[in-house]
Amino acid sequence: MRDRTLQHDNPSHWPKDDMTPKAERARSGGQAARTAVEIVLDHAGYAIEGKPVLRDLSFAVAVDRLGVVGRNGSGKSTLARLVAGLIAPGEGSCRVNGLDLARDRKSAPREVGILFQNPDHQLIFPTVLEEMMFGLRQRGQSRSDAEAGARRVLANFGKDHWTDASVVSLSQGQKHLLCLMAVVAMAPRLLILDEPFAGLDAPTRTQLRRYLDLYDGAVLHISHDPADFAGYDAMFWLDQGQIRASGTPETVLAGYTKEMTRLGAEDDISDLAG
Ligand SMILES: Nc1ncnc2c1ncn2[C@@H]1O[C@H](COP(=O)(O)OP(=O)(O)OP(=O)(O)O)[C@@H](O)[C@H]1O
Repeated sequence: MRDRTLQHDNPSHWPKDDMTPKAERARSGGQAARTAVEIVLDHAGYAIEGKPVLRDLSFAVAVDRLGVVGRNGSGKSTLARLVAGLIAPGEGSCRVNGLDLARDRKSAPREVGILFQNPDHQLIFPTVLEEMMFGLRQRGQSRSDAEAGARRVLANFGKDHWTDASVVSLSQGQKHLLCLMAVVAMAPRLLILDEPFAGLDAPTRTQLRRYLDLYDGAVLHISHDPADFAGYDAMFWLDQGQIRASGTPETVLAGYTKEMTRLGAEDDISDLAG
């Protein structure tokens, strides 16, 4: 495709100085524009136990809201981990803002934060404040700076009254919001969401989406729910470790939904991996 903000055929042709997001939209509650992040994969591949999970992926994007859909097992989480630098490609390369984060682990926390599906895998401290301070302390902030930073984010989210709350007393939706706030406190340029809202009820999802919308860094969002991509700049549909379609949410989701409906009439859930 020829959209200057999203190309998946030849990253080397993508103009390096084109960092302008397609839509510099006003944010809810403010007029500041979000900042786009550049993600470039060049013939990237990744295999697990000899089985290719991502295959020859090439794309270059510079958008502030990027969605990814795909069936179970299509490689979405692996792609998220690759972009976050948690794994290195077996072949090719993956760069975020020009950095190879799998090698440059020092820069990684500034560039990328990642939210997983299960908050219980992410939350390790007894109180909200301690949880919020942890990442900032890890980044070398003094105790008082980390506490001030954590309190600032809690206040921005209107959650000052959560400061001393015990984490185990929070509902599942509240735990998701705490994880989101803890990552936002780190202010990564790119926030990667790996289906973090799956399993939550509709009102909770809508509320979390609203908080997410306030984030002025870039977001790469993996989800099975088309509603999560409202207002997004661009999307990928991942299929068996390759990009099957890319473009605006409207075009990608139309093809994806049609194909998912067709597959729903079949019975490939019976098939075991070879
Ligand atoms: N630790 C592992 N060991 C073996 N195979 C794995 C492992 N992790 C992932 N895979 C395989 O890699 C493929 C892609 O997995 P991945 O989790 O990236 O897909 P996904 O699109 O995120 O799936 P889902 O929507 O179910 O979360 C799947 O076939 C999966 O079985």
